[in-house]
Amino acid sequence: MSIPPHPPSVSPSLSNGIPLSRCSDLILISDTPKGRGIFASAFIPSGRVLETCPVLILSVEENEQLIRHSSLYHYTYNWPLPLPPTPLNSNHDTTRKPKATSANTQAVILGLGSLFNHSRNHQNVTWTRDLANQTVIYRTCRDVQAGEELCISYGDRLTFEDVDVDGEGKESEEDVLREIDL
Ligand SMILES: C[S@@+](CC[C@H](N)C(=O)[O-])C[C@H]1O[C@@H](n2cnc3c(N)ncnc32)[C@H](O)[C@@H]1O
Repeated sequence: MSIPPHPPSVSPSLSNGIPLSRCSDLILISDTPKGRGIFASAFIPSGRVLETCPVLILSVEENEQLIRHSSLYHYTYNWPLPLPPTPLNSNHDTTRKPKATSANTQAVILGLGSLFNHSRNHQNVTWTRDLANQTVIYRTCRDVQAGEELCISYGDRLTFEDVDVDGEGKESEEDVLREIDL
């Protein structure tokens, strides 16, 4: 049997791949007052990408009928519903961003994105949705020292008692659809 002189050719689909990134200076701490949390194991400068997270977009129906009644409910973000196929937007052009509409569904954030806890006053991480690539990108919004927890802001409508603010601003879980939205 002859050995091929070159490795197998690379799949052409790789050129359409979505670059992923994870900062290596992150550690998971399991027993914080907020449950598990992500902390900096070294100094991380402002603007550093912490992770690019693929998302799992839920249908409105499965969110209402299933996810809303499960633990996953606490790990979802608002996500704009994609436009229904029309002659104008059904050409599968992935470079075109779906337009945000007033209708939202929820998306489960995969990877570390789901593990950033909330801090109202000490937020050091911001995030942006990439609708076309169906990812969320997390970045530091200020310099972070080794040992600091990395936190985003979930906004004002929380479904849990914020351990940082002694219950200030807490609303009933039944009254509020959980909304992580800036
Ligand atoms: C997206 S998860 C974050 C990861 C979570 N700590 C874990 O162990 O999986 C959101 C949950 O974390 C907890 N949490 C996040 N921020 C908090 C805070 N400031 N105070 C109290 N609990 C918080 C709440 O239980 C909330 O429902």
